[in-house]
Amino acid sequence: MPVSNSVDREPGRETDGERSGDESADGLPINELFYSLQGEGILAGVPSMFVRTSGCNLRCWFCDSYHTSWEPTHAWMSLEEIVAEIEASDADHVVLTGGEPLLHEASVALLEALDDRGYHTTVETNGTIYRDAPIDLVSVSPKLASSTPTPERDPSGEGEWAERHEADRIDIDALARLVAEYDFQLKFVVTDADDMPEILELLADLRAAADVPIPDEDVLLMPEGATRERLAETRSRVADLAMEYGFRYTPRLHVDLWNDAPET
Ligand SMILES: C[S@@+](CC[C@H](N)C(=O)[O-])C[C@H]1O[C@@H](n2cnc3c(N)ncnc32)[C@H](O)[C@@H]1O
Ligand SMILES: Nc1nc2[nH]cc(C(=O)O)c2c(=O)[nH]1
Ligand code: SF4
Ligand SMILES: [Mg+2]
Repeated sequence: MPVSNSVDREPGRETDGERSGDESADGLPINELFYSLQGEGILAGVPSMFVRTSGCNLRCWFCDSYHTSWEPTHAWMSLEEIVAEIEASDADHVVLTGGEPLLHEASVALLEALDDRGYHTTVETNGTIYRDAPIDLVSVSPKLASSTPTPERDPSGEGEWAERHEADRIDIDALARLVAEYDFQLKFVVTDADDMPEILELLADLRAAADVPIPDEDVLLMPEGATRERLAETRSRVADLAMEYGFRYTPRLHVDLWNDAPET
């Protein structure tokens, strides 16, 4: 079973998605901190500590971390406290996620502290923000048009976020820098075949903008679904699309194992 600490879930200072410069340099708003198996991507199955920061600059309608984006809740933890929790675990791998972890300037100092201690670091990011940090694998999940919280899909309002989400979800320069500077995987959330033309177009734009090759094997299709029930609807058609287009398929191992339980 995953273990967790006792981060309290009282709402704290809210992060509304503005890139932060004024936050405490040595602390982060932490939504959850837990030990689990990496559920997604090329390191799926690797025991890892997950550090989930709160606050996001996007609002995907399907976000499986609602309490970091739509309704952010967190406790502020110092970097020392975060590192101590990680060192108390057996993990060699740390996954920094969110919300959008690269919103926070202090994520860089945390990654430096982890690198100094020999941890392998993965950063899960929506790819709209570049930061210079010791990242062993940047796991970039660019957001497609199908993620936009239209009035019909908005989980908490009437589409108030749709315009901002649509304007901010793709930043080719940030994506190009991320893939040029770090070992990367591009992990697209796919619902159905309608997502594929946009993926191909984005890859063409990114290949033109980036200084490095982007092999198809570093492009992963991940089925949209925060629950076992929803994945049962999406996973086989996404697997078929991966075979048809020659991209890699990634499961959502943690959803298979623990459904939508927190801290997994
Ligand atoms: C909660 S996000 C946090 C990191 C960053 N904000 C991002 O979106 O990449 C972590 C991962 O979960 C994926 N994700 C979120 N909700 C999902 C859903 N309902 N189905 C499949 N993947 C989902 C994201 O695309 C991303 O790869
Ligand atoms: N087990 C597990 N693996 C994951 N890989 C990426 C995750 C994320 O939320 O970023 C995640 C997560 O939430 N749980
Ligand atoms: S970018 Fe990531 S954290 Fe933000 S709303 Fe989308 S899935 Fe959730
Ligand atoms: Mg997750």
